[in-house]
Amino acid sequence: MSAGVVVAGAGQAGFQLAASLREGGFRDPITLVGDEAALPYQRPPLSKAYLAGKTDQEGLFLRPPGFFAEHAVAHRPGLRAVAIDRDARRLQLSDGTDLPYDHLVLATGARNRPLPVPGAELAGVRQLRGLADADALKESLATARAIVVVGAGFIGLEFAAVAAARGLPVTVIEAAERPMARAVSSEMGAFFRRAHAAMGVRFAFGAGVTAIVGRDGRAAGVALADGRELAADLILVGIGVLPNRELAAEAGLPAEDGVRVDAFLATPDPAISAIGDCARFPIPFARGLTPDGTVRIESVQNAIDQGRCLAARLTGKPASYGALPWFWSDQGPHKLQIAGLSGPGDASVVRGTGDAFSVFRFRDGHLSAVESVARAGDHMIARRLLTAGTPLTPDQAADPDFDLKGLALRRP
Ligand SMILES: Cc1cc2nc3c(=O)[nH]c(=O)nc-3n(C[C@H](O)[C@H](O)[C@H](O)COP(=O)(O)OP(=O)(O)OC[C@H]3O[C@@H](n4cnc5c(N)ncnc54)[C@H](O)[C@@H]3O)c2cc1C
Repeated sequence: MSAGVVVAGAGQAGFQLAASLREGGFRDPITLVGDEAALPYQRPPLSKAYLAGKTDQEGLFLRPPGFFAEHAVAHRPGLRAVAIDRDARRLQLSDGTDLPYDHLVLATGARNRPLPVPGAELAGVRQLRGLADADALKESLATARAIVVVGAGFIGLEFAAVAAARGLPVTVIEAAERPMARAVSSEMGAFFRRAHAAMGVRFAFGAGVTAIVGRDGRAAGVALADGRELAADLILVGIGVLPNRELAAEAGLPAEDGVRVDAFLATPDPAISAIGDCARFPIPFARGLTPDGTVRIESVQNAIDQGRCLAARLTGKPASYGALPWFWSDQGPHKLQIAGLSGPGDASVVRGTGDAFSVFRFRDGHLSAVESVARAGDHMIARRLLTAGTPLTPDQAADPDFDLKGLALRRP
């Protein structure tokens, strides 16, 4: 009997691959090995509706429990893949057993970057990646009196909005001079800075954390490089993630800052592929953004589209991966939507005003990305324009009378 497909990591990407394989008529065994206890679930609500108590655990699951037996997908929760024997095509597991595979998919995601300062291990210091983290954070929120968030990225800001909505004092500390500095334009960063201030969130920009101050074995505050000390009994650290690349690296596969795959999501070993947050891959939208045109993308869209793309290859319909990256973040009453991939050097053109506007980003004169708040129409138009590669000039984007929708709907 065929050993089928074994997937290390039962998250968004691994699950999507399994579901799409069955949809595509794949008949061999599929085994999803995941080191978490729960059924495969979606992470975005962990820093939004789930944290705010607006949805329960069941609302997070990607499919109900019956799905797995019905579709002959063997989900093995609570098990870690620990090593790959590439010659024997076997995946070694944390319970001492191993699984044979015809094709192995690495979908191991990413983990939080630790805060490298004294006191980071104290009770009251938390991070957010999985369901267990979210449950612990919820519990801490219930009794917290003063909160410090380290890092003004998406997760830190989403959490800050939820905490501020409960009337808790929240200060966000950020090493850069503005929020989401790596991900969005200075115009969009400025809007969210004002929006959070209106929610009651305070900021310390250009600030470095030197230690978590403890009292009676618990976090009591945060010491900053400029000598200030901020009192806090709950500290959320959100300073980015590291790809879970060790399985691949230890098996001799290239995996510096992500498991290296080609345009078909294949590693140099034809029996091993990688998808989702853990994978570093080439994509046309990254041209001019990184020296070698490869990126690692942490988003639901990327995890789903890569799962689908790989499933198509494994069912005999190979195609290179080229889906347009898009993303969203909910911060208090504001939804940020991003289509495309921008870099810090990209030029900005603003369309719209006040609380409803889009920032069109241009790299080397070409549209690279569009960031929108309360302009869902712009976001959908941007997806069409970027996917089709339709030329748009900065002057056209800046002209409020220019018919963007007409341009997006025009046939090539
Ligand atoms: C709090 C939060 C909010 C987010 N909000 C948004 C959002 O608003 N919009 C958006 O687009 N994206 C958002 N994301 C990002 C999105 O959830 C991820 O990009 C997506 O989950 C990536 O899917 P993945 O399958 O690659 O990784 P994951 O979903 O992380 O799954 C990987 C799984 O593999 C497991 N694993 C790791 N190593 C092993 C091993 N050796 N053996 C077995 N199992 C292993 C991990 O524990 C995990 O369960 C958010 C993420 C978080 C954490």
